[in-house]
Amino acid sequence: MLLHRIVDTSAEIGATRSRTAKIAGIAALLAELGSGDIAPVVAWLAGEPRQGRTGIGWRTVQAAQAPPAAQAELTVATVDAALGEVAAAAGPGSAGHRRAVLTALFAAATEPEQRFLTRLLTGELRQGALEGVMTEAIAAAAGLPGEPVRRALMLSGSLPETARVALGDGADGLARIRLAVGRGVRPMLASPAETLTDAYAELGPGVSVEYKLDGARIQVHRDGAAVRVFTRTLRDITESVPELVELARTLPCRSVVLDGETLALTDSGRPRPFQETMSRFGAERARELVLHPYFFDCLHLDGADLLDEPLAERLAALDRVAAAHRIPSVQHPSPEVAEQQFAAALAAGHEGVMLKSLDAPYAAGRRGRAWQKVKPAHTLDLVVLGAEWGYGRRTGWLSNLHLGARDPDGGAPVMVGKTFKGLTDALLRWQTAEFPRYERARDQHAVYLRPELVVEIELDGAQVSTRYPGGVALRFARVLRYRPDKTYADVDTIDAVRALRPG
Ligand SMILES: Nc1ncnc2c1ncn2[C@@H]1O[C@H](COP(=O)(O)OP(=O)(O)OP(=O)(O)O)[C@@H](O)[C@H]1O
Repeated sequence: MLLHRIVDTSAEIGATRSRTAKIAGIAALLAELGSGDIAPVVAWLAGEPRQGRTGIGWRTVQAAQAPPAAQAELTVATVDAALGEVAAAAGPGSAGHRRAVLTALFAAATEPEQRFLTRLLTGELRQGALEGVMTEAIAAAAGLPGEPVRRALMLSGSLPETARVALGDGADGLARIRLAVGRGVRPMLASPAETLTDAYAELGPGVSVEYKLDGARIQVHRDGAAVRVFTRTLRDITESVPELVELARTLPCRSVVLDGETLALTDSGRPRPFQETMSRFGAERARELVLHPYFFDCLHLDGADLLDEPLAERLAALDRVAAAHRIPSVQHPSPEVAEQQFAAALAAGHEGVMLKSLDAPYAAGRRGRAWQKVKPAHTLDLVVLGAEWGYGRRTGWLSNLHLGARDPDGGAPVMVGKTFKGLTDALLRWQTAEFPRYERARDQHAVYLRPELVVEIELDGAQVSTRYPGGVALRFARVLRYRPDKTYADVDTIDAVRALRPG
């Protein structure tokens, strides 16, 4: 298929706010694709080359710009091959080779195609929020219900692969995609509960009430001596966390997949700040902070997949294999015991508690009500849309943040407020140094960013607003911290912000 057909569809889905129209547009395109084109096209529409991030910066893309071609003759296969070559280039002379491949690619592209390729390569097209739409479009194009497609995506972690199998091998092919030890599974997520009483009333006494630790999510896979550790977004961090790898190797089993939280502790056993835990996930970091794992789920043990088993069974498996590393929890508590657990979690410096239905299966990638989180304050994960230059004591620093919520249907982020509260001098310095890397535009007052940086905001609630486009504004928002473990797809939706309005 010709590239221009993809460019047109991408523009169409970007221009409409209607979820149905987006799904129909993508499904029509998918149905027309030859089998070899499916994976690259699905990847591009979701905003990334099939080969993943190519490591190409804005400057390289600018340097490759060439006068546009008059005729749209580029095919999907040619573009995919060129991007593959760019991604694979390594060693001496690779920079020059990449530039040459890219320049030839741009020279063969028409102007709209050049714009599309630029946005694809610089990450500007990345629309994590499109994933739900894309899943439904794959199902529609394959003539299948949404559920098996969604499940295959959660287990494979790959939209292009899911599309290829759904369109090529149908329902049987999708059913063959199973949990694979060594390949990350999308983590199950929680819904916020207003209070402990509400969550307990909804779920009943058949729950596990667990500390909600303020660390970072980990998924540990072990098959014999081979261990892999993944983050919440399924980034492989095995190399950065040797102590977790070692610990996994000592567990009494042949193969296992564990879900949990990891955290560094102070000498007195209290949690260290989240940023310190996250810093250990970087490429090379000082190893003086030792990470401790706290497991709360077991998805596989010695050949048995447990995803569809109730939590009670999965916890029994967890106890067989890693009882010493379980997160503090109580099961079947009375309301009083649940309250005591909440108070104990806060007293120990943790964020709150999770209430989990002991009957529920592991809903990979889903934010359902079977897991509910209870924290003392409201928090939202929002995307930074820009920052204003500070004044007074903050002159010369990028300060007041513009905050956006996610459009659940893949549209542009919706601005819901601004804040500079909670920003320490260290954060101001970091923002000023870092934000230009995400710059989309700037004027006299502010630098505007691509929607990539996720920040966790504490707030008192939301109020009706005529100033902001979503009709809602944050009340007393303050910055808690940046969330480098999250992407735009994890940002709270505009509906979640609206739900915080009184009444
Ligand atoms: N006992 C626990 N069970 C499950 N998750 C836990 C637990 N303790 C801490 N966590 C962390 O809390 C998160 C659960 O909340 P949620 O599913 O809403 O994810 P989140 O969007 O990352 O939330 P948050 O911003 O509150 O960490 C998990 O991703 C995990 O990192």
